[in-house]
Amino acid sequence: MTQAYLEFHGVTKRFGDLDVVAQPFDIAVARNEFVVFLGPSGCGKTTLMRMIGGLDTPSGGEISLEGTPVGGPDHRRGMVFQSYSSFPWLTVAENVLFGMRYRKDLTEREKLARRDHYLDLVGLYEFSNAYPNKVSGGMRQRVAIARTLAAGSDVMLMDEPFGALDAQRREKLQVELRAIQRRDAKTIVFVTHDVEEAVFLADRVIVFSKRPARIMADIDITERLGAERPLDLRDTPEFFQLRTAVLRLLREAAGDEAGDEK
Ligand SMILES: Nc1ncnc2c1ncn2[C@@H]1O[C@H](COP(=O)(O)OP(=O)(O)OP(=O)(O)O)[C@@H](O)[C@H]1O
Repeated sequence: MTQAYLEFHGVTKRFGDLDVVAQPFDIAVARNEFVVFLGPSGCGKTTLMRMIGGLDTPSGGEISLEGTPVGGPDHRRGMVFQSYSSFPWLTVAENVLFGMRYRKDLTEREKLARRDHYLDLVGLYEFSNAYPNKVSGGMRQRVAIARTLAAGSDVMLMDEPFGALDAQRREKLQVELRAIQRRDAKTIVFVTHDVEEAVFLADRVIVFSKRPARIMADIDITERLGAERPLDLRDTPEFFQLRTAVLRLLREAAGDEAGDEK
């Protein structure tokens, strides 16, 4: 067993008298692991992500990174959230460049090359000089993705980052994200409602019940599918079987309210 890198120790969360988690959470994420959180709408996934990112605090217990409790947001943790807003006073290209301000290991020239590479990857290169509030919501989301990937933080927290993308772009970014995670040894925690996306990307899928959340299942995907994820993996019987099994678990997790999963 690899040593834990990102850890939840007995974490609980309440908003007033609303319990987000049913029992204290203990979750250990290894360095370089790609973990996907799946669960019914409103079960608390975004709240868990915000707590990892230091944007919210647990009511009890502790979240730690490399043995140090998580404080406020810091550049070791890059974040893409559903409601992510870019800096409106910076152009699309400047937003991506801004994400690399802590990368002292890169020259200016390397930063510019990374900026252009990731803008191209998300299909925004030609909008480099546009201001974020002049482009669509889906495009703003892509600015956030490009910025986070270019920044290359050790830990990436991604809350439905591909939700507003068309199917083709989404597929391309899934393949790229998995490749980046493998090549650059990133630790990624990712939330999605899309079971196929979860199984394709994850080393491990954690399925939560509806709120108050319990951990319903913790599935080792890499053990079953291997670590390499070429696009045609989706056409294999192994992938199909696993996807079906996870979908069933998610339906179970949602109980009677199984209306929102895909
Ligand atoms: N700041 C807050 N104050 C009070 N209640 C909150 C707050 N933030 C979240 N909640 C509640 O906590 C619960 C969990 O919300 P959260 O957004 O974490 O769920 P989620 O699993 O991410 O949902 P979705 O899949 O729809 O994005 C919900 O019932 C929500 O209304």
